[in-house]
Amino acid sequence: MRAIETNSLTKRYDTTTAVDAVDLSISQGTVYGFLGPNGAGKTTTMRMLTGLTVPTSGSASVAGASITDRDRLRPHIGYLPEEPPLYEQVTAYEQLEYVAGLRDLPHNETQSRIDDLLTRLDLSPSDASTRIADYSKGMRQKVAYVQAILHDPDVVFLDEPTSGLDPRAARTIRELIRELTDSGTTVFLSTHILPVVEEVADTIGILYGGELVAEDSPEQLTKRAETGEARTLEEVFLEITSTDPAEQHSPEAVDG
Ligand SMILES: Nc1ncnc2c1ncn2[C@@H]1O[C@H](COP(=O)(O)OP(=O)(O)OP(=O)(O)O)[C@@H](O)[C@H]1O
Repeated sequence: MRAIETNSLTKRYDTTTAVDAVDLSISQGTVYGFLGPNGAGKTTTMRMLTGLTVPTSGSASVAGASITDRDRLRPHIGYLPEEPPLYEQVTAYEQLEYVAGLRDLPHNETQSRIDDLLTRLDLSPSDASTRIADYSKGMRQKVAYVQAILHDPDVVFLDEPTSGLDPRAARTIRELIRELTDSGTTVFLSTHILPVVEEVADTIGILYGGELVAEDSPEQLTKRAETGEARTLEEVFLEITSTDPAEQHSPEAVDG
């Protein structure tokens, strides 16, 4: 079974085709780095794969569950959206305990998992007992990250997970991503921070105008086809997503 499989996944809004016939086949226990310029369709893809938006056409399964079967899908997935939904009037502990309760997680185990994750992310017990309304952006991001992985999902979708984090916390997130895949979890990671993708991704997919225009390992993607010489991921990204036809790279890496 593939962790994520999509067949011609498409989403249209009136005249905009946000996601255009995307085919993905992602192995379990790997990190898939999902790149693309603003408006490329990354969030729309993630919203479809997490059951939050219904595709216009095409199909997809995540951890063996069809994305249209939300009840089956939900226990298998975690999602850290770009703007995470948190209750302002509760503390981090209360927020996370509430989410654990919704997911029927065993109390004692969950408590120690919450403590462990918050400690690793440098969120002190005193911070975790403070109302989320008084948190900085980075503190919110830490709570939202813990919320996304608390139930040990099979597939985690992370949209800009290091956004607003200080360097130490950002490094911890990268370590946690590796630990997730070591335990068999699949991570679908969307970010504009290319060094993060380059460091953690097993495969990189580049979306442009709703289409998957390149897909390969970081090593292959950055290797110049003709000479084997290495380029930076940034150079490859800019070339593939250039609006100037003279600069544009042909999308030969897809299904290649
Ligand atoms: N609810 C909506 N109604 C109409 N158009 C939408 C809607 N959601 C997204 N779009 C359009 O779909 C396209 C893809 O948007 P999406 O948010 O998926 O891009 P993105 O790759 O996540 O961008 P960013 O990197 O800026 O977050 C854009 O043209 C956007 O305007």
